[in-house]
Amino acid sequence: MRTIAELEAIARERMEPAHYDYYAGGAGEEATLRANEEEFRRRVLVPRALRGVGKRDLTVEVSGSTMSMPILVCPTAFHRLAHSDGELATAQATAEAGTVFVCSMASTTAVEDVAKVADVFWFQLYPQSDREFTEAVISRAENASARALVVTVDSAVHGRRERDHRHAFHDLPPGLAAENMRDATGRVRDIEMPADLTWDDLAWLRETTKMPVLLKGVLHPEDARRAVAAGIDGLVVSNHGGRQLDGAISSLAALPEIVSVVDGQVPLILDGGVRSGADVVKALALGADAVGVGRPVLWGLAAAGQEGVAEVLERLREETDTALGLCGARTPGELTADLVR
Ligand SMILES: Cc1cc2nc3c(=O)[nH]c(=O)nc-3n(C[C@H](O)[C@H](O)[C@H](O)COP(=O)(O)O)c2cc1C
Ligand SMILES: CCCCC(=O)C(=O)O
Repeated sequence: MRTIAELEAIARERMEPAHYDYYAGGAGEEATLRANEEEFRRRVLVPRALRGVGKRDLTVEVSGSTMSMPILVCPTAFHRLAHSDGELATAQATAEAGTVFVCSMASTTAVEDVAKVADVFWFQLYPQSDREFTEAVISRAENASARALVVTVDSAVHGRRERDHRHAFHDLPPGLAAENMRDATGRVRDIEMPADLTWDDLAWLRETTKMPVLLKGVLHPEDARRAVAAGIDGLVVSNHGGRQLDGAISSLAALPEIVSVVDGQVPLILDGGVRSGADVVKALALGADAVGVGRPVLWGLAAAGQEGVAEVLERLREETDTALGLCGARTPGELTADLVR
């Protein structure tokens, strides 16, 4: 089984440089991109011994979806830039791993097609200024049996990504499109970054769907408090993989304060910089219910299609199982904050 770093090296060889850089890169000087991984290195585990960990059970349930391990696949755009099988390969490998695939609004495969191969999947939304269109997209996801709606709130404007400017990467190659952005006439709309969105719009969003609604991209504890008060069903503590506000706090550093204000009222997912089972265990010990992985899955996809995604997810599962056992825990729920310094 190859390491994530090995798969990334293969992906880099195989991909167009502009596409590799779109995946790998972040905003500005990429300080936040680096900080996400660095914060995991800065924190260390202080394991417990003699706990009789037996056979571990990694299963968790988050927002009504059962996952065979506390790791889900983050929404990431344009999988057909990585591999011709695109989101179908990612969704199928994720379903076979028994966990949740979050389908991006900017997916190059229609949500209805993802639904054919994904058992349990969620849908990520950038609310558009045209409410009717936004409602139509939500209905498509709901009718395709998405189990939750993940509303991304860290993207009022587009982060400035120097690598994309350098390559003048602004458009998908011919033949690829954001398939969830087709309107009734079949025309593909551009995705707007929702600059005018406010808390008032959330009440409306909440009413447009029966799916649980999670907010993705929350970093400030006051926003977490407000989201819970607004009846939001879950939060993703995330800085969008360092692609939006460069200089933002790393997601792991942001987690403890959010855990403290949320106080178990809604589930918390953390994404950004998770690259190993020890990272998963650190995030869970500090209070996340599950983590999301973005780029590692894209490297697996680009390197080896569905098989590559499966390899990444199985490696993370094995490593998480090992780290959990070595910390003296049998289940994710047994991990506590005192294990991390
Ligand atoms: C290439 C790429 C595309 C992304 N596209 C989306 C997207 O369409 N919607 C979204 O909410 N987040 C998007 N993200 C952010 C991820 O959901 C996630 O927050 C981030 O990748 C986690 O960090 P990691 O890559 O270090 O695991 C994207 C990230 C990458 C790397
Ligand atoms: C317009 C698609 C946005 C995809 C995205 O969120 C990202 O590249 O980080």
